[in-house]
Amino acid sequence: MIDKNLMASIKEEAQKVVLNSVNYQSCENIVIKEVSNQVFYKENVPGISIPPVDNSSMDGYAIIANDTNGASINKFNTFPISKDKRSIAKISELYSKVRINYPENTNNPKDYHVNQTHAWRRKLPLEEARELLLQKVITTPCERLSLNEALGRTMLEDLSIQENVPSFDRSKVDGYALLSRDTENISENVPVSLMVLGKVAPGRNHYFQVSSQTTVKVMTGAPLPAGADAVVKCEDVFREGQYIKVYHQVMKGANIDKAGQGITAGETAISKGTLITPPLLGLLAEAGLNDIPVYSALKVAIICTGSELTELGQTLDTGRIYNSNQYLLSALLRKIGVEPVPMGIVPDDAAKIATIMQTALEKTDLVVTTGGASAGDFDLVEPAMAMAGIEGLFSGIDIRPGKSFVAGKKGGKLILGLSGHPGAAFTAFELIVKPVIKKMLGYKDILPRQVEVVLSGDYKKADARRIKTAKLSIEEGIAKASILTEHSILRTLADCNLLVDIPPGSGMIADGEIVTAYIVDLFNMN
Ligand SMILES: Nc1nc2c(c(=O)[nH]1)N[C@H]1C(S)=C(S)[C@@H](COP(=O)(O)OP(=O)(O)OC[C@H]3O[C@@H](n4cnc5c(N)ncnc54)[C@H](O)[C@@H]3O)O[C@H]1N2
Ligand code: MOO
Repeated sequence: MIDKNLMASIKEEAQKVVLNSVNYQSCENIVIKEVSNQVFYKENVPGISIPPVDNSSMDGYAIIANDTNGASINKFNTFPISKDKRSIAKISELYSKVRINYPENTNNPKDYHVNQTHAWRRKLPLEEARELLLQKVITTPCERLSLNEALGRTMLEDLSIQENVPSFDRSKVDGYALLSRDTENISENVPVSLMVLGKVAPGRNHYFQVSSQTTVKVMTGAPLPAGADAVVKCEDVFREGQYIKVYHQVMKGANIDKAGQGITAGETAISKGTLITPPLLGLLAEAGLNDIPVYSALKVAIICTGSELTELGQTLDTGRIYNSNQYLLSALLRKIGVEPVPMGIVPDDAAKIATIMQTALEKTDLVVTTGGASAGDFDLVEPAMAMAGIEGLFSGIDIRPGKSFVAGKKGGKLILGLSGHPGAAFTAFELIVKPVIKKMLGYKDILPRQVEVVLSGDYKKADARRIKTAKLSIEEGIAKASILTEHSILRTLADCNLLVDIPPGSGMIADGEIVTAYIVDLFNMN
């Protein structure tokens, strides 16, 4: 029997929802066998007017909640369903676990789901799915790039440098080069007097030999004169004509950059798989290198599937939405040094999706799709892959959001089908797509950076593994994660710098308990 309280809460949620837009004429019968408390949500994007329909967060059937009064596993209520399943499934839906009695001749575009002709693996644990894909990755070919072009690439091999950097001992300050032992046992009252032999500016090659009781004036960056083993700052001495007085002991090596201090000749300066960052480019230039061997750049195709999608700049018709995933994913790719190749919007049509997948496979190194990865009648990424001759690897992973994830492979290239839901697409991108790309780019560290943090506030576990967007903050030296409330997923993502991994279960995780999380490195680490 369905729990009475559950039923009551479903009804309450249902009353908040506008279901009037559903057309109940010309109907077949469906039978409710089971209901769950899946509810509607509305997504509001600031500054954009939303068409006057509620979005469904599930593939299913829009119904009037009151009609389920008294329904139970053993006592079914029958429901009319419009012949236009598309409008019903896509406009709004309340209960996810409805069983349908399709008449024999129903033209169901998702028949392949019923027949289950393929043997794809379903619902893999996130880690297993990721590992499976990482095993299939082929790293891209290499190239030599000038330092100006190498930012964001990764080193193809260990780079050892044959010269010391710097190649000579040099002064770190403006001052006087001396012999440190001349300054032993001196004090404020008993200074040592040293004769100034001359001065050396940076880049000049004057030859001076410093011996006991003598000194040479040196500027910051100047080569250390022979014999000297320390430099005293000019403001710490008293100059009298050709002599200086030193009042405090100067330790051997003081204020000197030793030859090889940056890079010692023969040392591996940068190891294979290191990301080339601005400071490393500086270091390579300091060592006199013009170009370096790096992994090639990657092109990643983005195919956004969904007949409800509209390009920016076009008018939004009722029930349609702008293709925000395209912009979200392009930016996420650019952020990790990948060239996004937008393939545009493709309607929910398996043949069209298959054709564009084939083009994308020819033009790029990796193909990412969004939408159509779930269980709905118009979720056609799996059949499109089959039509395009793509070998199916698995479909579905054990995290929410992000469970709708379809993976395939053709000709050594991967096709990763993400959910259309921006939050789910983001989560899957961070936890799976990014590591795959990092492996293709030759990165040493490819997995999301895992941390243990203290949870701020209580959190009720759910029956599925949840990946929650959160904000990391340091309070009195303790790393704390506050789970962000999802009133609009893209608004939430804008504040997110952490994904918290909540295992499935029934109890609570209490405020102050330790949770596992992954760092999200957007531009908002503060
Ligand atoms: N009966 C069930 N229905 C659904 C389930 C379920 O378990 N049973 N899971 C829900 C979950 S969770 C998710 S996530 C979605 C995944 O659906 P798909 O991957 O097939 O994606 P779509 O249905 O095409 O789109 C989902 C959602 O996202 C919007 N969307 C799609 N593309 C874009 C885009 N390019 N930019 C912005 N927004 C986009 C789309 O309009 C939908 O609202 O399935 C649930 N259903
Ligand atoms: O939000 Mo859904 O698959 O991505 O759980």
